[in-house]
Amino acid sequence: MRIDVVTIFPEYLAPLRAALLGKAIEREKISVGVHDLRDWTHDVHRAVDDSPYGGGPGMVMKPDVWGEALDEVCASPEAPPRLIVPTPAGRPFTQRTAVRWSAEPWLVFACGRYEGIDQRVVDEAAERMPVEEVSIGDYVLVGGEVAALTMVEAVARLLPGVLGNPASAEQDSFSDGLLEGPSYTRPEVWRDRPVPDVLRSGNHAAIARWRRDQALERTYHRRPDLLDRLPAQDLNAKDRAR
Ligand SMILES: Nc1cc(-c2ccc3ccn(Cc4ccc(CN5CCCCC5)cc4)c3c2)n[nH]1
Repeated sequence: MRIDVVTIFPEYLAPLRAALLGKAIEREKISVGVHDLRDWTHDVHRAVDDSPYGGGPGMVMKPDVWGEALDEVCASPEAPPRLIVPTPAGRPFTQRTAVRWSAEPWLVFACGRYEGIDQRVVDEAAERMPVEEVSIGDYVLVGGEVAALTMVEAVARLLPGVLGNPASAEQDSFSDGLLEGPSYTRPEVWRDRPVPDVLRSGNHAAIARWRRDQALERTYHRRPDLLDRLPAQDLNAKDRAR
């Protein structure tokens, strides 16, 4: 997979080169390009923003600079990339989105700052490539870079050879529609707190049942909305009786 990121703060994307992701890049499982939007300015001030038409707080990012940047970064004789634009006003980014994007050969992230990017950039790009405006949560960040880092990590960990043990990606929370329950490791007793007996019983059926119960209970208390979404048959008779 090829990933490009356009930003006025390239240094914000440095974490992509670290740890697991850094290894995957070294092993050429993923290629990552980070581009400074200001490289496509032509004025002495390297301006990337201007006042909003119609008034309102803050500044908006200029369409001409973004247009030239995306023309170059997204240029390809073959299929164009999928352009991803983080924004508070986007469709929610979920694990389903990550799974869908993990099948893409090429993603380009357009990271805005200020109050966002002139809408014509998205509208014009959509004429020649798939474009998605996405939100990573109902809170307002200062720019798109942290959102891009978040989404790149969620997608990259699903790619073969990137994650240490691929199995855990299948057992992700949300993959069965529930939050995952608690996890434990040695020591057996820590500050007078023992590991739940069932986990040391060797009874795999009982362990699986206990883990499902813990997941249901945690989901019920923390994310009841996820329970509404679960297909009824997934909540077996005992669960439904809870
Ligand atoms: N999930 C998520 C993604 C982002 C995100 C992504 C990309 C950019 C580019 C700039 N910003 C900052 C910004 C954008 C918009 C406003 C205006 N808006 C007015 C109404 C109320 C909400 C805010 C203020 C600041 C960004 C923020 N935040 N959260």
